[in-house]
Amino acid sequence: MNKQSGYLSIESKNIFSILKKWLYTEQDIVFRELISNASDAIEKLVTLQEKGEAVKESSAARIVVTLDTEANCIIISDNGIGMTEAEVDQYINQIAFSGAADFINQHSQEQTDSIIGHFGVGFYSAFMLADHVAIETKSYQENASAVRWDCKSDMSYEMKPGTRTQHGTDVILYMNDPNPYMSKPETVYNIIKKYFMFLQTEVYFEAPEFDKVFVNDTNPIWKQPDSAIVPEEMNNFYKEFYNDIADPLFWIKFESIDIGISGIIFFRNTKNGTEELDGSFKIYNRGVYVGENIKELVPKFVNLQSGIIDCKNLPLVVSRSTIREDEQKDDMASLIYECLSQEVTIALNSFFEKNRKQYETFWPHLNAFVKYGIMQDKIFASVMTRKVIFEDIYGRYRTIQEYIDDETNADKGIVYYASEAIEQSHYIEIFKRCKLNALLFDHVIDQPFLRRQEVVHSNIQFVRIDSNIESLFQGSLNGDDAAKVELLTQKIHHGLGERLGKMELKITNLAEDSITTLIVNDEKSRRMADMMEMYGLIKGTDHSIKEMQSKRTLLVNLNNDIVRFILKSEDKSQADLIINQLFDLALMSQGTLNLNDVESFILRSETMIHKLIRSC
Ligand SMILES: Nc1ncnc2c1ncn2[C@@H]1O[C@H](COP(=O)(O)OP(=O)(O)OP(=O)(O)O)[C@@H](O)[C@H]1O
Repeated sequence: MNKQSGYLSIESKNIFSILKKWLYTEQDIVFRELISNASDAIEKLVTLQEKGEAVKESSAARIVVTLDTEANCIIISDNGIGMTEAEVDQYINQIAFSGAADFINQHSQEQTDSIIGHFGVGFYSAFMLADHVAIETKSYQENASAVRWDCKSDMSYEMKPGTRTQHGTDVILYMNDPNPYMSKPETVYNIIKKYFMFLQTEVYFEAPEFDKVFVNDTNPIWKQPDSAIVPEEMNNFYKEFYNDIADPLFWIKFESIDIGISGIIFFRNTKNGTEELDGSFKIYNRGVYVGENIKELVPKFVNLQSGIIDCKNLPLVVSRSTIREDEQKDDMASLIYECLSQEVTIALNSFFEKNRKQYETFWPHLNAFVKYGIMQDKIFASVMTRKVIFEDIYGRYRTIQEYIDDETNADKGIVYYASEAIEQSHYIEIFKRCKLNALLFDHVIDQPFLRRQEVVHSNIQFVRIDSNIESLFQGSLNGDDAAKVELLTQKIHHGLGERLGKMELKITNLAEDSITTLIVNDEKSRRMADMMEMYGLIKGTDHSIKEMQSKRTLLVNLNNDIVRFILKSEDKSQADLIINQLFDLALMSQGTLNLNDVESFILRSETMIHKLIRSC
């Protein structure tokens, strides 16, 4: 070949200085672009070999990245398709250059931050690192001659016979200035590993302290058929890849040939408090890393888990500017998005249907995820809303429907729930005594979730275990109770005086005689008061304001021995003492005894103990 030289273009003389400016924002691009080109070159050769248009070889396809500190250069070498002289001229002098120039012209007005990392700048990204770039290449074609191409940052290039004896390409980046990469091989190794960990072609890294290191996993475990997977190996892969100390609960492998996507979703064990933290979804394009947690691709709720997505039809670089919300309906990103929703929906649904026991075992880890998913995602909600389970007060799991169908449930239209197992333990205890059931809605997500459930189950009322419950105990009065009620009302008003406040007094015969008194909230006004507390309008410890906001009833059981004793007692001060004590206990069991009343409660309790001692 004749030596050929020239200048690339005058119009785009800024190209190198602009590329160099980006060096400081996104250095990894060079490796991503050049190794991707090397990988493409290998794939092209394999395709030709498969078609019988190129000779098959026994030697493995490979990419080698060498850090030559002595010569102060980085070499990216492949044994792929290579280029003829004409191809170098066409693909590098014309196409690659014009691609980069177009890119610069189009985007030089934009903020560099918003564009860098969003588009591939191709071969010419090499000039982000080097002032002098060379190509040594030899085409796979029979009798092709090796070519060497050199280009300096003044845009002058030269083409002459090259030195390669085997087909393939070396791209050589000569650094002028001391480059931080040259003194830190570890950094380069980590970049290559990050971007090409799952590339199908073998990638090696060679540097002074490294020897030759095999960088990637060409047959990753998550791509293997189910029958070949050893669970322990998968667990180890997960823990290492995501830096988690716990094994995943389970995983879903998925593949859609139509979309050209495959991947895996790991359901996380949340015992380390990771429940509300996003997981990590790494996105690859044919094994080349594209990005992480890209919100246009991964539904928000799915992103609470971790996973890997490999899509062969995805642009190498995905960004907000390439995926616009309004285009989502039919673009690649929305297909991937829906595919992930569907995979998770199908997996959890069949888990519920086919392995309920295991589903229940995992539920503490899935609880927030499933509820959040239902609130976020229509596909998921349409299937999973009826598969949400709640622990009941007996420690069993129930769906809302199962709870309603339950024989022991007195009122079919009401779901009773406890929002704080400890604070409402007295009510839970009473429910148990009465052989009634309630569900535990004690997770932070349960309150917003409950509001959604009320919309879905419009025929069902959700009532907290300490609210509107008197009907559950089937309270009723007989004809001869009227006098007793009147007397007791007088005694209670006398005993409590202003303490009763706005609280309504209701005296009745409850079927369960062990109950003395109970404070029952009005569900609606209680919710309002809770909401005010949530928005900081009421302080959590200030019960008096909360009491004023919520309508409450003091329920007194005429059927109870202590209450009957009060009724009969001639000793007014004794009756007052017992009434106040019972009232305090009722407030306490609801967690609303004011701090100012604690002292009198203690004194009263001590007086009662003294009386007891004296009577012994
Ligand atoms: N290692 C290589 N082996 C063979 N051909 C190569 C190699 N590197 C680049 N080329 C050729 O040069 C062309 C231009 O490369 P460049 O990286 O600029 O763009 P691209 O790879 O086509 O697109 P993009 O980088 O935007 O994905 C390639 O299409 C390819 O034909």
